[in-house]
Amino acid sequence: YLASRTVGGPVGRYLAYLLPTSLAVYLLFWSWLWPFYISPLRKVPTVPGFPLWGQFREIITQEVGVPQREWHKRHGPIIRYFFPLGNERLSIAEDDALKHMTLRNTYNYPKPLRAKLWMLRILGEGVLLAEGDEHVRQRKALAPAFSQRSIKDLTPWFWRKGMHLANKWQEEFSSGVKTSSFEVLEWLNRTTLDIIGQAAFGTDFNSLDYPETPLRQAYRMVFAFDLSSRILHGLQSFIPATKHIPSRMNSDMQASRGIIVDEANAIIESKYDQADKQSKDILSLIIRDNENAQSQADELSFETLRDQIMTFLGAGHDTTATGVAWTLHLVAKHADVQTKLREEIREHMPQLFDSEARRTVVDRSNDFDVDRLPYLDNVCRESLRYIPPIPMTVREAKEDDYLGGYFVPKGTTVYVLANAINRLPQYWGETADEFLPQRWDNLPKTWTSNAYMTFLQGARGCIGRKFAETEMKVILCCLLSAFEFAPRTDLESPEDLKMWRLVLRPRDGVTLNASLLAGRAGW
Ligand code: HEM
Repeated sequence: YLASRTVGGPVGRYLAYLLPTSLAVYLLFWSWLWPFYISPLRKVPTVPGFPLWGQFREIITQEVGVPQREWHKRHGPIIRYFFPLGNERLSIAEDDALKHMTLRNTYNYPKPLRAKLWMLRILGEGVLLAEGDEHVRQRKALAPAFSQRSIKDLTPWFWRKGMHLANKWQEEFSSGVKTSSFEVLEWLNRTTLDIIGQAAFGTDFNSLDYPETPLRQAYRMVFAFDLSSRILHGLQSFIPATKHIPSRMNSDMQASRGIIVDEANAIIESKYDQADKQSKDILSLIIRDNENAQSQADELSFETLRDQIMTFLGAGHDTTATGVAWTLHLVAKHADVQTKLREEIREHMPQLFDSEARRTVVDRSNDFDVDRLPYLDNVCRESLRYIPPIPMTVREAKEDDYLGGYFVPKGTTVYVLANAINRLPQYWGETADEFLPQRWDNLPKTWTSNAYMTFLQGARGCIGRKFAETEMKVILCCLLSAFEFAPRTDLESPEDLKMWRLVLRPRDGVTLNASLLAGRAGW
């Protein structure tokens, strides 16, 4: 109609037929012919639906990974589904295919550019976003700093900051108050920010004492959840130019990046100038390694070091804080687990429960080994399985390949969804959807290490895994030896308010009632 009115004459009439016909052919091709008769992926078990709009509505309206969890149960461990206009997506949960992606052919599956662009601004181009040979080189240079030995040396910082948090909460009870309510996630974010500052860079951000410190403000802005931020973030994955739209979210991101970059620059400059070469923090180790590098190719440049700091700041504090917050929520909900865990802590570290001895714990932290507490290990692993802080990762095939016997052409978008895989009955049995720490003592025969994707696996798996596991355990020991936690039954459960922005966190945080353990009031 428009064509015939605006152009007029026979050309207009011709266009009036041509345009709708082309549109109909285009839609028919992408929503029916291509996906069902031509696509090389057509043999992959496919979620029923119409590819023109695909399963997009389920994906954006439900918790990340949950629709795919249900589809895997119904259609098998490798599935195809659609984003609008017939855009194909694969989700992989099959053991051998996961091994192939994470171990045998890792570098054929880089992160897609659209996923990287968002992260680059805040996380820098460090080891998380490097690909191929550059990734191999960076990972090799960083590995010694994350060894068991190095983490042991850093553990006193975990105790120091964990105890500081417990003491700050303790202050709330000074005037005879028996029970206090805490939004624990924000407190934990500050604790883990301070830990990464000290353990990784030898720098005290001191956000526990100064909540408004600019660095913490920067991360608060980055992870804002208001509707317009969420829409703009979503848009930027597909249309990067939207980052220039004048909006509060874009200016907040710009300001946050400025603060994070300035902080990272200041840290490196002070470290390079420092005469003390004995520091055991991660950055000092890397700088010393750099100075001893055999060749220039093995050295990390100033820019790479700065981006590495941005990566560790971003990847290394929010994730662990969210993991501890979910664990506190789960033990508050399962009082039997909380009691059993506290008793184990008491048995191995009675000093934590004694007012006098507790004061000296930080100085004697080498005497404590949290890895000797098997139930604590079970609780942490189960919590991280049940609610993985990083619920998914996305990749794009660089070259043609095969996954689980299916041909996967170059350019295919492939998801590994921890929040789906971690709860599949094919690996975990019928209790996959229950929080059961004891399952780790008796895993079913169907279990494989790839059934636990919380830290991913292989060469791209989390380099900070041991760091995070130890940090979580120490913080839990500090808190559970001082407080008893109970859910706030007057508030909506945080599990019903999960939101995803890189990390799967509760929209309103985790608010819990905390009571001082009997006999604690005299501290
Ligand atoms: C509970 C806490 C944590 C969880 C659940 C977690 C999870 C993950 C996951 C799933 C990945 C892979 C992401 C991807 O490739 O898409 C990853 C990578 C990474 N994580 Fe963690 N992480 C945690 C804590 C930490 C900590 C404390 C640090 C640093 C001190 C850290 C540093 C990194 C780095 C540098 C990478 C990139 C590794 C690479 O690509 O070679 N993470 N993490």
